[in-house]
Amino acid sequence: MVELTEKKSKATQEKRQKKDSDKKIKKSSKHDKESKEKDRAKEKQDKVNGKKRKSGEQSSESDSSDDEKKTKSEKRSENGERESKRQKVDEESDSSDDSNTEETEDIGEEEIGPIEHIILNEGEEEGESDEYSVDNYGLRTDITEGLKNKGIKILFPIQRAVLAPIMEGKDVLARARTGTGKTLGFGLPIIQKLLGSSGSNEEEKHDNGYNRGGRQRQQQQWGRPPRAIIMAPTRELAKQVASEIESITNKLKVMCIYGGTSIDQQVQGLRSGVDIVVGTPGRLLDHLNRGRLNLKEVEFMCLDEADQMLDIGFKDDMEAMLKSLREARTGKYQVLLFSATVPEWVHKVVGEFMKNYVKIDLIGKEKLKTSELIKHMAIQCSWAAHHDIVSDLLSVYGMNGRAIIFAETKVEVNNLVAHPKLKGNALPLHGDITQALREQTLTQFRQADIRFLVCTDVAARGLDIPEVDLVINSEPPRDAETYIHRSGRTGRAGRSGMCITLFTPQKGNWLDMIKRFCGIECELISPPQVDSIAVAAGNSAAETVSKCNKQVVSLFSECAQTLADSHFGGNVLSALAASLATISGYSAGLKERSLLTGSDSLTTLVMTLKEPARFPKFAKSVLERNFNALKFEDTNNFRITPDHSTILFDIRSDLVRFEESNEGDNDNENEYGDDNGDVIASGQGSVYICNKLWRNTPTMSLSKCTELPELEPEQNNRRSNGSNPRYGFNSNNYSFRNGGGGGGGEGRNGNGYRNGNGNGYRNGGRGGDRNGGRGGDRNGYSRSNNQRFSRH
Ligand SMILES: Nc1ncnc2c1ncn2[C@@H]1O[C@H](COP(=O)(O)OP(=O)(O)OP(=O)(O)O)[C@@H](O)[C@H]1O
Repeated sequence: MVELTEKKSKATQEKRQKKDSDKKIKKSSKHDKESKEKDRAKEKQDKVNGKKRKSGEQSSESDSSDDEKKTKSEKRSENGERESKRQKVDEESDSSDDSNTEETEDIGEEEIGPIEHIILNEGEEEGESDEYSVDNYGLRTDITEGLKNKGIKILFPIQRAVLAPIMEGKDVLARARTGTGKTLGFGLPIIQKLLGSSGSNEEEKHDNGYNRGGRQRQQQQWGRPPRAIIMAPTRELAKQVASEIESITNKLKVMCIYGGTSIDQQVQGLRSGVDIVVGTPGRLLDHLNRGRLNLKEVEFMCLDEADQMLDIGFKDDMEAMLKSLREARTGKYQVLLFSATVPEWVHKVVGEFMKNYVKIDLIGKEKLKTSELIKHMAIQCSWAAHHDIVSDLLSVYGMNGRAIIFAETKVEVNNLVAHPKLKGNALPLHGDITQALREQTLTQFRQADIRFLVCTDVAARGLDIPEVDLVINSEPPRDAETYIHRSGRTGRAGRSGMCITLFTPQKGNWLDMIKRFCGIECELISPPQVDSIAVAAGNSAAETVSKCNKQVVSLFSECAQTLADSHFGGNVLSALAASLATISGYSAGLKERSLLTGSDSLTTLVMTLKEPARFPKFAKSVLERNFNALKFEDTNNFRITPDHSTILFDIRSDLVRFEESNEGDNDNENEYGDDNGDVIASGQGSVYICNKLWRNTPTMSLSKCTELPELEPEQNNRRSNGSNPRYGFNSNNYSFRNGGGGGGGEGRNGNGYRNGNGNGYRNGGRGGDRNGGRGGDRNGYSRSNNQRFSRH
């Protein structure tokens, strides 16, 4: 029976391997056919590569001494180059595909992939389960049991792709989308190789030599040095990786080492002997420098979030670690680099860490760089309104699940958490928070004791909380890679998710850059409107009410009847609705909100024209002609659709009212809206501005805007606005001008209202003030990583 199972397992394994190699062959033959020219170019390139590889090998041999020779200024200039490259990321994105290929060939490594990507919807999962079953890859049975206990029945594509090369002893650079199981991608082969032996328990019984008995004896040894080092950029991630590995096996001692916790305990742990050390670079180096971390037995050096680990903030630590490893370790070791983002500069620096590595890229030239399971949305709003909009988004979209809100600075995180509607439901996570509190916060969030986590980029990478179904960026992140990681906190392991990014008009180009680089479709939506907020708030209040102890209900019945009789004309339903509104905190009513900027107390109207208008401000002139009582500053933010047939604008909510009748419909083509026209029924309802009825004509109609149509980019509007400085919005009355408030210039300059004069971008530097000295102008974002990490 056992024999049969073994045979079957071997046969399946062989079948799999054959299939995998067939795929490779197919791919390469397809590749060959597709482009003879490319082959010729490749031949040429190979010749060059031959030379390059030679020189690469030479330089690699003298790596450490070369590094020592490098002056600080040289390193800085390298870093500077990298930064300026990032600034040009949108240019790069257009050409990244081609240059990627060049890069691959330049380095001269063996390349696998991109292989097909499998989206795990239920049907597929069942269908694939036999083929990709964890039993089919020669993993030890205790490992496959561990996986099954976790509910993992099949291996994900990245896990299948990296298993063989790592088992064969190769160095690997792997890229796969967020939430696709990279941790077990490197975790499984490490565990398998450290435990030794493969196949069934039966095989293990007979394998009492090196693989089993030898290893196991060694595994128990007191004071044994680690055989695998896994490094991650944050403490939270290090802990998560350690526990993911521990969840698969209890035969290896896994130790997590990071700052902010007692060093003595860690020293004790290292002394007693470990197999796998997972940690953050700073504390690991500390132990290394004090001689407490022995690298002489290390077989695996793995960098999770490799691009961040090789970036300026950590690179020196990585180099120091690798140098120590080279010095301490006489035998062979493998370097494994994993991330969802591997920018081009990474390919240039990995040569220092490993050579002849296998690159496994599950994204490859595919346009979409984020997880496929995320729906991306964006909301344009004023800076002044963005806190309210975040809280309303959480009410409308985040009520049933968990959400992570990313802010750029710690101050901004604290401000958001203090928002009245988030209080009690949200906790902050950033670098100024003590480690103990950080861990407590994450535990509470994982257990759903709190539903919203507001954080800096300290939580952007790696964090795996599958139930998160909404990510909100309170403003667009500084680079596309950060967007990929932030959005990747949702849509994980086959679940779908949503990522909503708020942006002020002057950061629209950042968002465009992100969209281009990540290859995402990003739907522009309007801020949640009063009716949807009310529905969401009502549902949430109803859920609270539904939990009321039924025994107390009768005690309140009389009171409820009295309430209905005395204030709602005996209508119990109205009384109940009023109670829900009160519980939700909306008893005083809900403020109207601009669909264009999210600013309170503004209503967005839409003017539809038969003949296209030249400029959006055409609507303003029409209004001025028809409503003498309307002041210049009462309307604002004129935007036009690409076909110029529709103009949207904001008007003070207290000056406009809507009635259900169609009194305002007028079929007199020659009138814009005086009181002489005949009434026609259009079903649009009537609009009153400054208490005067607007009359629709067959050529022009006005109504309340309920959904944003596609709009011409604001720059065009700005240009047309700018043609007449008079149109600059200059009012003290509303949130536009006062929007930036204590924060500084952004509210005033940022919304584009004064930008008619071209001030918006020129004053970008002032916008920076609100960020607590983040950098003042856009150059503040040409990050030095030291700055970047300290902001966490
Ligand atoms: N084969 C599998 N089947 C089902 N679930 C899996 C499988 N492999 C991993 N998972 C689960 O998928 C989730 C995401 O895995 P993981 O955190 O390793 O993703 P990742 O690719 O490292 O993401 P990120 O790039 O964000 O760090 C985890 O909850 C993990 O337990």
